Amino acid sequence: MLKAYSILNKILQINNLTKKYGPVTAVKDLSFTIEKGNVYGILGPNGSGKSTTLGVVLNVVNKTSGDFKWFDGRESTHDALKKVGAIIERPNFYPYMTAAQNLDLVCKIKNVAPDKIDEKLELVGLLDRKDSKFRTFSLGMKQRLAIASALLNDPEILILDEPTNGLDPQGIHQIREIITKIAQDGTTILLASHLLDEVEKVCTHVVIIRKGEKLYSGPVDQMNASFGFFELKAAETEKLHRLLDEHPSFGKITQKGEILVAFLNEPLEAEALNKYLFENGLVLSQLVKRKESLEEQFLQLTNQISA
Ligand SMILES: Nc1ncnc2c1ncn2[C@@H]1O[C@H](COP(=O)(O)OP(=O)(O)OP(=O)(O)O)[C@@H](O)[C@H]1O
Repeated sequence: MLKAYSILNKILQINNLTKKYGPVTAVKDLSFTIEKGNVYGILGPNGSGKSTTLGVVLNVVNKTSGDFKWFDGRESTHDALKKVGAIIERPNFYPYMTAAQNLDLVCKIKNVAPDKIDEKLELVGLLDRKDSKFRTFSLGMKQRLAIASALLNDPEILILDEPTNGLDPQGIHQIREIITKIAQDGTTILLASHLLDEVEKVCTHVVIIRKGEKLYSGPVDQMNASFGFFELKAAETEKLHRLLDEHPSFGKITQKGEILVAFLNEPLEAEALNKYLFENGLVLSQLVKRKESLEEQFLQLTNQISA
């Protein structure tokens, strides 16, 4: 029973996917799974292989090796993709047709009933502009219309490549709110972004890639699972170093001038550390407890495999 449930929950599985463009390896041995109901972010700097990964699973880019399976392989990729809504390019509609006319045309092309047009326009905040011509829309409105269009057939999953690229702060905010609303309605979402802040605000899960390789995948809130570090100074630096080495809560210890930076493996309060050092005959002249911001952790992660 449990197994059947977990199979039904698998929307996409990517296994050891590699894509090479001649000498360039855009995606390298990438594996991750997308489960129903979550919002996934593929996060990585420009050129890290995000668009290529989306292109492969949407059958517009040929993979070099590895494989991917939609809906646990219950149907062909061609059929499975009918249940996927995707926007991977700049939205393009007929400029002299209205929003509603453009969506009506999409319904005809996709062979879906046009009865959801108003509902989807409402969802993206464009119902009152349904009779305006596409050419009069701002970039943000065009992007919102593209989202409405991708949702016309109520897909199981919505895929977006850099959904807020080029938008002003208000446009960015609107798109993020819409994505959150769509997710709350139960649609699974996969988006590619180079913005940590975007992934943090919108996603429940993240796959961080750099140069096509996965560096981290898991819940966004666990990305921030670092226990922090202490910056410490004492007259007897060597003794301080030794006592920290002997304490079970510390991992890496580095020295910055006269200050020792000691990274925690587990939670430890400043008071407890101060007491431990004092009881061992060491008096601190400086004690600061800090935690890397998510941004610092992300930068550390993406710099980790340089060159
Ligand atoms: N059609 C192509 N031909 C040759 N190389 C390509 C092609 N498409 C992508 N690449 C290369 O593959 C690598 C990954 O590119 P990709 O566009 O997938 O990254 P990305 O993370 O989506 O970046 P961006 O956000 O800048 O689009 C880059 O080095 C890029 O130059």
